Amino acid sequence: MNAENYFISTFCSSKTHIGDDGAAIGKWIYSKDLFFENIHFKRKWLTPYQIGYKAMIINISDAVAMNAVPKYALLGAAMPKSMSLHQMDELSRGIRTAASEYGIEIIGGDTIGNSKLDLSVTIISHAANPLLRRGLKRGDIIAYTGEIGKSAKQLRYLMSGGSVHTQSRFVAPKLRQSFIAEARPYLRCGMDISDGLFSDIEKLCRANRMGVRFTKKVPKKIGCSGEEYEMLIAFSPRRLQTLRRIAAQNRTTITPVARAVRGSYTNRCKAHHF
Ligand SMILES: Nc1ncnc2c1ncn2[C@@H]1O[C@H](COP(=O)(O)OP(=O)(O)OP(=O)(O)O)[C@@H](O)[C@H]1O
Ligand SMILES: Cc1ncc(C[n+]2csc(CCOP(=O)(O)O)c2C)c(N)n1
Ligand SMILES: [Mg+2]
Repeated sequence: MNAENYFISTFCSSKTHIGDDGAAIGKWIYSKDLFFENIHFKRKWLTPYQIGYKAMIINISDAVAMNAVPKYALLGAAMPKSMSLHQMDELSRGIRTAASEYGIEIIGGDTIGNSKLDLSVTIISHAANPLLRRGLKRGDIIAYTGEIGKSAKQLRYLMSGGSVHTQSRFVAPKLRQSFIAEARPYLRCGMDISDGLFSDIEKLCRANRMGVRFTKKVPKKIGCSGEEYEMLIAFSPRRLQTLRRIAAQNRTTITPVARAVRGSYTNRCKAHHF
């Protein structure tokens, strides 16, 4: 077990709510993600507006991944004392733009001065029919939505001193809210792809105590690309055509990569955090 999973496991008990993209308590889902300077972004890569916007989108992603409608957000902001009021305005505008795109009200938070710009967001969302990580059955198809691999490519450009377009995946991820809402009845389980396709397939496998047999060769550059915020989904093979149609109606695609089998799966990508 890696250090991240070890730490998380210390909070798990027999009746744990931990293990999904968010915790489902009744019809409400609670989720949190951190967006920290020098871990998730460099300040020279993104404008304050883009930092605020992306911090919200990566958080909303966990709600969308559970087929939940985000309603409220609590915002933790640690900001360098050197930030001007104009930069704060821009950071706030990015946060507010993403919040209003998804109908979210910011209901509170906390603000401190710090050496870095770090944001922590709690999203409270509502789910009538949540999509969980558990529910996988033997023989199910495991697939991802859209295209993956771009985020890591754009990160490489940025790391080597280049710049990326304002609409690029790394700057402004696109979520699959309408697809998931329509596809939910045909899905067995799902989650968003934040760590990378292979790493998140491993999380899905662990949640279900199962393994996978790959049916498509996925290059490491694509399979290990993090911060894609596409969806990883699993479904019965007889649902493939229906799901392809729903995907097309929602301007995306589905790429099957594996089948669920007995056993376990461990990915070989470099870990992001520990
Ligand atoms: N510090 C922590 N304390 C308690 N629970 C945690 C902590 N860190 C993570 N978790 C929980 O562990 C589970 C697995 O987390 P995981 O990182 O896979 O979720 P995620 O938020 O979707 O991932 P990502 O950080 O890549 O977006 C989730 O239910 C999450 O809420
Ligand atoms: C400065 C800098 N260095 C590295 C990366 C790459 N990166 C950081 S965290 C992560 C996985 C998802 O994070 P989380 O587990 O928090 O969802 C990835 C791919 C970056 N974005 N910025
Ligand atoms: Mg997630």
